[in-house]
Amino acid sequence: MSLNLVKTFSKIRGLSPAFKATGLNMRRMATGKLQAVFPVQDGEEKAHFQLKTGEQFTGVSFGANTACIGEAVFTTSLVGYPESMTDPSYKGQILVFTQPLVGNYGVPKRTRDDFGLLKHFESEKIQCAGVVVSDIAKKYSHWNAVESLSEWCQRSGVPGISGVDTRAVVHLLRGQGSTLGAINIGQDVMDIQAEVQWRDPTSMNLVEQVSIKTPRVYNPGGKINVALIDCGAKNNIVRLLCKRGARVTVLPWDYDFVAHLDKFDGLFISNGPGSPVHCVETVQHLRQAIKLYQRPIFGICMGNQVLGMAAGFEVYKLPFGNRGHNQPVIDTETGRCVITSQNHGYALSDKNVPEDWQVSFVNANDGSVEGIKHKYLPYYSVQFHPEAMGGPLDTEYMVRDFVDNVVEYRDVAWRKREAEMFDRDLGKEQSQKLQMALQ
Ligand SMILES: NC(=O)CC[C@H](N)C(=O)O
Repeated sequence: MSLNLVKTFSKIRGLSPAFKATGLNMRRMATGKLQAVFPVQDGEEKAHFQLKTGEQFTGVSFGANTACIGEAVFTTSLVGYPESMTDPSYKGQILVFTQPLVGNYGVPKRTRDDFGLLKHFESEKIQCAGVVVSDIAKKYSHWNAVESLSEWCQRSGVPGISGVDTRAVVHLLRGQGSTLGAINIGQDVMDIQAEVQWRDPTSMNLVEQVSIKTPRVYNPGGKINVALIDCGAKNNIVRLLCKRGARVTVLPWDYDFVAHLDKFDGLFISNGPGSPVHCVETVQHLRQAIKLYQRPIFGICMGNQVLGMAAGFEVYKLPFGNRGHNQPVIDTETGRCVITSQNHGYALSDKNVPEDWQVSFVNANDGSVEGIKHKYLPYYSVQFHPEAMGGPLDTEYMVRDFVDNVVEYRDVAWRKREAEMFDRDLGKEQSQKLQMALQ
């Protein structure tokens, strides 16, 4: 732990001025750990947010009357709670919003686009285990809103707590690293070590839980065939590929696409929840595809991690991850900085970069690897989200470039296949003469 982090952490333990300034009622528990209590009004239900490391925040319940356990993570994004909460990458996590007021534009209608995808949500339902905010908007205002954040959480069976000093939570998570958290409703102060049955969701294969069960085709009339390996794909990935003219076949995370590589002009590997080490089958299939395919492969976030592992990169867990809409990333070739949307807790290591591969993007804040690419073949991936909804559009060009790349390689592959057919039917010499004449 750096000296600064140690200092920050000890300030928290001693009730930092920032913490005191919140006006929250502070209590030190028998364990010596901090407890922050938000005054609960008549008609409101008390809720507790606890970290496995012992800190406890008491606030007001605004979601479902149910408990949850998950990895406590924070996002610094200012907008986009409907998109973030339905992003399958948040499965098994308790999402702490650092934006102080959340819910003020309500929750949108479940309208679908021309491809049958929900327009304003990244999947069919709320994926995060629970939500922690400082202040929940009691009233909302937006032309397209149909319910409040609170109603949405209640209806979806997802607990939420407001009145938490999220600045203090961030200090704790940054200081001591990511940790498990729990939300409990109604009960009085608990001895969490004794009462909460800590179960770490990252020890499970969460990708398996969110991935599609059988293949599904979007935009069947599309001009190129793209296979999307679904580790927990966000709707906007499918949408952007379809909009660019691709016929998208969404495949389960463990689908043996190697046996069907010829059917697809390009492969896309999606984002997804939890640790990439559980995606053994995806990595195995990609390892074979890298050897055989020679057509474009593009991965995003979890897709970057599994493609990297297949190529031989090492993967590790970041101290507290990068989640937000303003992460600066440097393109190592051009030196250009782009602002990106991110949501990840793991990263590829820049130690032992495999031969034939290079690091293509680096995070300007923490120096972590943000992208890799093959030196000669059209295989590449990024740790951030070029398809971000509710985030910056700086890197959306990458989806367009991927589709252009797929078209280019498909045409080359066709020419090669035609030449092979000529060779077979006419004999090599005749075929060469004919091809010269055709040029
Ligand atoms: N958004 C993602 O795909 C996240 C990937 C992985 N679950 C991580 O946290 O690093």
